[in-house]
This record gives sequence, C-alpha cells and structure tokens, in this order.
Amino acid sequence: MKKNAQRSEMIVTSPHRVSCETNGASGDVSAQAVLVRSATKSYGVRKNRHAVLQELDMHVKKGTIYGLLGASGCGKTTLLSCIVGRRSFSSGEILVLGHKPGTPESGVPGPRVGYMPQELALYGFFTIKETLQYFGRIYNLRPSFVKSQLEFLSNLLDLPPSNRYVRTLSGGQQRRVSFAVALFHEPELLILDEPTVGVDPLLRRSIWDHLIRQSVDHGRSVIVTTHYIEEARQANTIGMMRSGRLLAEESPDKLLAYYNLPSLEDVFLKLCMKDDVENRDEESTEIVAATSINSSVTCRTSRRQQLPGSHVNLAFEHSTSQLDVSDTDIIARHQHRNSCREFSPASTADRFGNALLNLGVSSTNPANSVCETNSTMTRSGKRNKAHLLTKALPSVHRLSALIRKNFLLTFRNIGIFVFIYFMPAFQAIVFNVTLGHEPTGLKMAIVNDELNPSQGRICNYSTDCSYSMLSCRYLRYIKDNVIQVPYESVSDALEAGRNGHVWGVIHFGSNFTEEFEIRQSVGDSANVENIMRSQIGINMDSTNQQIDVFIQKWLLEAFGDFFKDFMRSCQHEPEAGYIPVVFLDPVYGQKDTPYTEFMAPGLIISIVYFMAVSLTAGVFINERKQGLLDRCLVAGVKMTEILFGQLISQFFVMVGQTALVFMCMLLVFNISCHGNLALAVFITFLQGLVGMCFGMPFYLRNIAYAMPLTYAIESLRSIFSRGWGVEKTDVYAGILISIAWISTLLILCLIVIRVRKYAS
Ligand SMILES: Nc1ncnc2c1ncn2[C@@H]1O[C@H](COP(=O)(O)OP(=O)(O)OP(=O)(O)O)[C@@H](O)[C@H]1O
Repeated sequence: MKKNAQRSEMIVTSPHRVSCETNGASGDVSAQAVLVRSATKSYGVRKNRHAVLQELDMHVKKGTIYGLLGASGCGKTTLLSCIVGRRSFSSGEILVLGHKPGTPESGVPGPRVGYMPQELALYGFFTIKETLQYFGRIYNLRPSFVKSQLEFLSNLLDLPPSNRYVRTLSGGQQRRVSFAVALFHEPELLILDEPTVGVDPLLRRSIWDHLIRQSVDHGRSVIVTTHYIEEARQANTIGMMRSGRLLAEESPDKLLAYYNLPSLEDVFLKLCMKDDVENRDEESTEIVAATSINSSVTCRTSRRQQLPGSHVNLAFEHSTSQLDVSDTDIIARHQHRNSCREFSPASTADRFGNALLNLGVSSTNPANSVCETNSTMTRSGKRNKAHLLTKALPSVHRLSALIRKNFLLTFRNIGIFVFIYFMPAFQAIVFNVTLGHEPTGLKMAIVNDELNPSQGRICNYSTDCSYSMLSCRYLRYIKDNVIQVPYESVSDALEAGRNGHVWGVIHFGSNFTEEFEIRQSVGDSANVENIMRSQIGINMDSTNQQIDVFIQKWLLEAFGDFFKDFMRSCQHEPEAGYIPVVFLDPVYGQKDTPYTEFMAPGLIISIVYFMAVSLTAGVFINERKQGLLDRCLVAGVKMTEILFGQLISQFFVMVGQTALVFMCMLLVFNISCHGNLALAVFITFLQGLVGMCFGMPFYLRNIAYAMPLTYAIESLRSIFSRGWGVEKTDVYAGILISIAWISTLLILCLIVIRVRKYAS
C-alpha cells in the first residue's frame, strides 16, 4: 500500500517523470526489452467471456533470455501475441523495445522482432531457400545477406538441403525451418513459441547455445516458451505462469536457491501448490469481506497486496519503483510526446547496427532521450508526418514479395493451377453440354377419349382434308422432347402427375374431331358446349417454371403447325381461322433464341464472380489457419499490402479464367455476341473484382438491382443479345454498380483494418 501511495504521489507531482526528469529511470526502462504491467486479457462476450491473463506483470531485460513456462492453456501464446502486436490486452500496459507495439515508431510488428509461432506457418510449396528468400524480400534484406544467413542457419540447425520443398520435410525439420525464419534477419527481439518441440536433444542443445550466443554476443533479447522445464535453466530469467498469472519471475539459480530444491520442475510444483492454498485463502477472505457491511473497500485489494510474496520476483519491486507505466503516466507522456522522448532505446543502433544496415529499416534514434527544442519539434513533426505517410503506403518490396509468392504457389501446385484456370472453362462446358440445351425426355400423359377401346385404342389419322381423328393428327406435331404416355382416364393421368411421373396431362374429349368441325363451320355462332368440347384440355405441373414454359410453348407451336397443315390440305390459306396474333421477326436475337444464349451472360459472370470469391476467401482462410497470416503481419506486412497483393495476383488469374470461359462459350459452343466483345470482357472483369472484394477478409426489387450481380448480368445480356453499347442505361448501369461495389467493399475493408488497428 505504501509503495502504491508513493507511486501515486510521483504520478501526480511529476507526470512526465519518466521521460524528462529522471533519466535514471529512463535508462532503466531502456534496459527492458519487454515490459508488461497489470495486463488482463479476456476472450468471448457476455456469458462466454473468460479471462486468460489476469493482472500479469512481466519484465524482459534487453540482452537476456526469458523462458516462459506454463501448462497448456495457461495463456503463453496469448501473451506472446500481445507482445508482437497481433493482439491487445483488455487492460494493462505494454512496452516492447521502448514503445507500444503497433505504433508506427515501434517497429513492432516489423523487422525488430522475430516470431516463431506455434503453428508451422510455412508455405509447403516453397523450398527452404525460397522460404528464406521470401521473408528476405519482406524484410528488404540484401540477397548476399540472405545467402550467407541461409548457409549459416543450415549448418547451425542442421537443415536439409535448401532445395527441398518444405512440405516434404519431417515435422521436426519443418520446425527448424520455422525457427530459421524467425532468426535469420537478426531481430532485436526473438519471440519463440515452443521452438524445441519435436527436436532431438542434441539439436535442442545447439538451439539453446545459439540463443545464448545471440543474447550474450549480440545483445539480443529472447522470449521462449517451452514445455521442457529443465531446458529453461539456461535462460537468464524464467517466468512461471499459471492460469494467466506469473507465479514467479526470477533467474533459475535464485529460484532454486530460494526454495532449496534440486530442479525447476520441483519449484514449479511447489509454486503451484502454494498458489492453490493462497487461492483458497483468498476465496475465504473474499467471502468474509463480502459479508461484512463495512468491508466493501477492503475486498477489492489486489491479489499481490493481499498475498505478499505470492509473486516471487526479487527484482520486480526494484524495477517498478523506478518505472511507472500506469494509466495516468501514460496519458501524461502522450501529452508531452512532442516535447520529450520517452523510454529511449539507448544503444540499440550501436548494438544492432549491422543487422539494421541489412534490414533497410530506420531504427529509433538513441539520442532522443533528451528533451527537444520547439524548432526541433516542428521539424520532427513534419518528418514524422512524412514518415507516417510513407508508412501508410504499400511498400514496393513487400508487395512484390507477396505477389511473387502468390504466383509461385499457384503455379507450383498443379492441382490448384488446373482448378483455378480450368474450372471456369469446365463449368462452362458442363453447362453447355448438359443444362444449356432445351430439356428433353419430358413425359406428358395423353388421355385421348376419341380412341375406341374396342379397336385397341389405335391412333389412326388421315393427312388430307378430312375431319378424322384430329387429336392424333395434332399429337404428331408435338416436339420429340416430349414423350407421350397414353393413359385411359383423366383421373389416372392426374394421379401420375401428382406422383411426379409426368409433367402434365393432355386430354381430348370423345367427340373432339366432330366438335372441332362444327366449331370451324359455324364460326362466330359456336355455343359454349361446342367450344368446351372442341378444346384440348391441358393440366400442367407448374412447379418448374422453365419446364412449364417450354412445354406450353411446344404445345402451342404444335397446334399452330397442325392447324396450318390442315388448312393447307383443305386448300385454304394456312393462317385463315388461326388466332390473329403473330410474332414477327424479333427486334433482337432470333425467333427461337437458344436457351444457352439466354443463360450465357449470367453463367459467365457467375463463374468468374464465384471463382473470385471462393479463391480469395480460400487464400485468406488458409493462410490464417496455418499461422502464415500472423507470421507475415508480425514481420511487418500490412493488411492493405496483403489485400493489394491478392488483388493484383488474382487479377491475372481472372484474365486467364475469363479468356478461357469466353473462348469456350463463343468459339466452341457458338454462342453469339452481337455487341462489343471488349465491353463484355470489361464487365466480366469488374464482376470478378467485386467477387474478390467479397471474398476479402459482409433488400425487394430496387435493392436487388443494386446487388453486385443483378445489373451486371443484364448489361452483359444487352451486349451479347442486343449488341448495345455503353451509351445504353442497361449497360452503363451495370458498369457503375460494379464500380460502386468495388469501391465500397475496398473502402470497408480499409476501414475495418484501420478500426482493428486502432482498437488494438
Ligand atoms: N481466439 C480465442 N478465443 C477464445 N479463447 C481463446 C482464443 N485463443 C486462445 N483461447 C483460450 O485461451 C486460453 C489460453 O490459450 P493460449 O493459446 O494462450 O495457451 P498456451 O498457454 O499458449 O497453451 P499451449 O501451451 O497449449 O499452446 C485457452 O483456454 C484457449 O482455449
């Protein structure tokens, strides 16, 4: 309590103590690679919210190895991901290499940190050499440096030949490659999540030797998690973690001496048992406190205050007395940011000069620990703005590395290559061969009461001008696509229709021919009974609109052909007496526009659109699942760069897909495009882009028109069938709506990235 009171006093009286007034403290802070204070982290919302980190403090001195130990699920990975800037604490403070991770000046995520996640996070279709070259490009390293590091790390980690594909390596070999990726750009801070899993004891030893050399000879800081407690003995400090808290943070030797135990395993066990007892004590204290009316304040005291010594950190109190990163102080430091620099990472440039020269990154100026004059402030403000602007733009070397990687992965994996390029064309072929044609084999029940059962219901008819068995004469004109199935009664036929055996029922009355003759002869004076009896009754199964429309059309056409043939045989004008509605030459298209031609625009757009959605989404989901996205982001790649890299690579894929689909439709299946082909291709591209935007990384007639596909399909159809150009509303509306979708989705994407960045 006393210590806290002292700290508050300092905060109130000297808000920018750390940055200006106490250089000693500043110097001390700059000696820390990672500082975490009162960190909490929870996952989930409402009922499902659970705390993973609880009031956690952590101190990693520069140039030391910090072994983070703890059972599975105690929150180690969560803590590391917050340190590398991939996640943020729910509350608490963190400084990594003197800055808050994620801030532009911190360089974290970025080349100052090397991260080996628990997942392999490697591209299986890359060789070992290509893997390092890829990250070399991301970090903008010189090829000569990458080459020398490849040789060095291959020897150190006993890597297989560098031309071996990662996917062909054993699990242990893959982990070593993953380790090499984290090491090879010589970062100031190495964060390794279980690097020695699946590695034999000899190699494990050489990995630890290397880590020790890195810290002792080069002053690099290392945080390493491991399940092998005893190997952490080689660390300078170990943090023993349990249920989101550090039970101890001290050098292994001191811990062993303090507890007078032979192994760290025993120390950890003892601490866990002690923690259990203290938890029980604390629970009972809280119950007592909660039942006391006047004790509401006391029951809020923190675990550390209630249980002195529960966090065994002999250096902790000393360091926190000099360093204060409480909220008030942080706010105060922000207020004074322009006048004073905080937490100077002194000597960083000296220590890591060689690596930084290779990295091509600007390290924080060590001279910044002194307060700057106003003029320097203004200059540095402008410089900072320019620097931030440059940082906001996608970097050429990272973008080119990402694009190169996307292409290499596409062309390497023959299965994916064939799928990506030929799937759209294959879909177009399947459509044209199967779905694109008029439907065939459609069964219709025929109930013809004109047939005489005693004569075996034989359907005879004449082809001259005689009124004989006209029902049979009519049926002859129905297209072969319809299979005529005779039924004896209307009820049987309707039952077959209900059971889905036929698409409909055609019924002729017993005196159909006679009644038809009477109707023809009396003309206008035909009575209702005569009209009813001379009609052909049709009941359709109209559940399938397409089939319904086709059958109706064919039956009407058949009647037209039958009637004209009959009139011709009677030496009458064929059209005389037929319904006075005539379909003349169509304005656009043919009289019998093939179904394929009608469907083609929608199909082309749908194929390109959905391929783009699924491929883009697939790449993101896959990379996230394998930890590749995290590794790239920790390496300093920005989400916008990943998006643009994907857009650019996907664009070239789309060019190939569109070319193949168009060739298939226009050249192989002779679907005609009466308009400007370039315009049709352009709209298809735009739709592909909309699909890509939808794939990344979230209404009614008028609203439906604003949907990405609706108007674009109309536009494409207008170009194909009507030959219209961009001057027509139907065409330019499709283009405008597509462009609007592309812009909106891209902007949303950027906003989400920004919000996430600032939220963390
Ligand atoms: N994104 C998430 N959403 C919800 N819970 C999560 C998430 N990530 C981790 N957790 C939970 O947080 C807890 C700590 O997980 P974390 O991965 O940090 O543990 P760990 O100590 O690294 O375990 P291990 O040694 O097995 O890797 C676990 O209970 C885990 O289920």
